[in-house]
Amino acid sequence: MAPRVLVSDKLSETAVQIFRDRGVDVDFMPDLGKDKDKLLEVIGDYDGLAIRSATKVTEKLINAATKLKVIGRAGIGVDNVDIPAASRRGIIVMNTPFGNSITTAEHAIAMIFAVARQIPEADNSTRAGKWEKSKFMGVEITGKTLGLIGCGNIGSIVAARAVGLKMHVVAFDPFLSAERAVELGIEKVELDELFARADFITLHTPLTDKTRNIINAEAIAKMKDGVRIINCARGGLIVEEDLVEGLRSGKVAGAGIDVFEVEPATKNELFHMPNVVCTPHLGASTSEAQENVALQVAEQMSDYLIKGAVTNAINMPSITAEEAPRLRPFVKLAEVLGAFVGQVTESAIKEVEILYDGSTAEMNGKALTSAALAGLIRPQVADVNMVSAPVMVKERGIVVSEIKRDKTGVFDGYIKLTVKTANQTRSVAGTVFSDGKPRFIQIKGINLDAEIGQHMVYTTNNDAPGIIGILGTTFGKHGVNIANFQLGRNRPGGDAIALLYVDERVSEEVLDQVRAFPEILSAKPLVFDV
Ligand SMILES: NC(=O)c1ccc[n+]([C@@H]2O[C@H](COP(=O)([O-])OP(=O)(O)OC[C@H]3O[C@@H](n4cnc5c(N)ncnc54)[C@H](O)[C@@H]3O)[C@@H](O)[C@H]2O)c1
Ligand SMILES: O=C(O)[C@H](O)COP(=O)(O)O
Repeated sequence: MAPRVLVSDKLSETAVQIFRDRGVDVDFMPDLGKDKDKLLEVIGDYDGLAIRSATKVTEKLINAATKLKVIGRAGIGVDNVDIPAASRRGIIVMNTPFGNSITTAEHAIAMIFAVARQIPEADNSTRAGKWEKSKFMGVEITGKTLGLIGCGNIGSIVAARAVGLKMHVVAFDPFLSAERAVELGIEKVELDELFARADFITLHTPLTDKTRNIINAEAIAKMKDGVRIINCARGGLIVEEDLVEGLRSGKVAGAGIDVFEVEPATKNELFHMPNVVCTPHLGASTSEAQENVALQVAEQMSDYLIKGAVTNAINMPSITAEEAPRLRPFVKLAEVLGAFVGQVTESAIKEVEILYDGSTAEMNGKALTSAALAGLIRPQVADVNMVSAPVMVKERGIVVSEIKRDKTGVFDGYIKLTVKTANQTRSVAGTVFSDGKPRFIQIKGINLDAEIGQHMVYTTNNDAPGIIGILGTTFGKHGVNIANFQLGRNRPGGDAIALLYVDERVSEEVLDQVRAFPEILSAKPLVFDV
């Protein structure tokens, strides 16, 4: 059956056509996002949800979305999505990080001009027949210093445009490298220096615990008299009442505000201040940007729902459409290795180490690790997947490490999973043969070559004669058909293991009969999703 996607915000209808062309059923209800109750009623029917900023994807909505696999944000900010809740439920959240960057940067530049020349107020006054030529004395921006707070995708486009307008640009961004600053022709500075030097300040950071209220009374006090402040990033970066106070005192000469603490902003003190230009979160609102983000989000969501490719996910490593088919058998292998250890381990896991040898070291390690972790904790948390597994493992305080190395053995590449609990260390290794099927190649350091089936039985035993007989006769007596039987030992007379691929799950009664033999140390039924 074709996957079903709901579009609950005002996306360009380009998205609808793309979903249909890709074989995805789509319901286009651009106003549904604002009707929380109705959305809650229908969300359970959908595999995908495509949104902008109006739909609030709360934990309650996510809990009702029993089939949901992907949330696609046609735009950048995902602060309207409860990402931890989505991750816990294994739902991928993806955005379109570049589709509206130019448009938003242009809005910030437009705001700089509008504030520098008081264009909206002058427009109003002229239309009112006042001809107040002397009232609207502006400032040039040429030669002025622009302070950028946040110099990522949008900030750097603003920087390039501002340099072209002959402004001097200084930027505060802890993640901006010195080389990138040189490349952009701007100066990297600390925040206080930016406050002290900038004639115009423009914000381009996400809203985080560190950036919330970054422009408050204390920050404004450090700024130049007559500073002009632009915010086309997120409401909450500026303490609005402190800005109002700064404007009232004349410390701040003007502001251009596209985003507000409370949106939709229908009442706000800033609306009553002179030389404040306000727009209703229009940063991304151009036909070009909306076409870009709609097209991109529909392609990304369809690629995921149809082919398993992951692009621009916030909570999952990317997997390109090209690598998805090659990676798939190794994802399965990683999951099966995790599932083996998860099923035989009974005490709390403390550490997980994943070794990627040879060709597997060149693959998408993040995706493989997520798959191994999903397999590992599935025996405890049934509906975990590659999205939720890393979150759950972290929540449980399990330390995960990855090692990558060149080919060392006879296999082109293999994956080895080692898990430590308080009492013991367990390891299992596997590879994928040219038939695309995963194989166990080592368990507890004992080499073997075992095909993996849905139902298996794993025994540990003393290396003694008669084990094949014990298992074969007991299972035969109860009509359990053995498809494949693998034995291994560390040395003659030492530790030995047996791995049997059987046609159906072996009951505990039958396994108890096996366990009753003194040579058998343990016998476990295993289930694999292969
Ligand atoms: N008004 C709109 O309609 C509109 C449109 C698009 C994007 N946005 C918003 O614009 C903002 C920037 O988007 P982007 O695409 O450039 O994001 P980005 O992730 O490319 O860049 C953000 C930059 O902020 C920096 N940063 C993070 N914490 C910081 C801190 N404490 N101090 C200084 N810098 C910090 C990061 O290092 C990064 O370089 C986001 O909040 C986004 O939601 C708004
Ligand atoms: O983060 C974004 O992409 C912008 O804030 C745009 O939001 P919108 O899609 O609701 O206009």
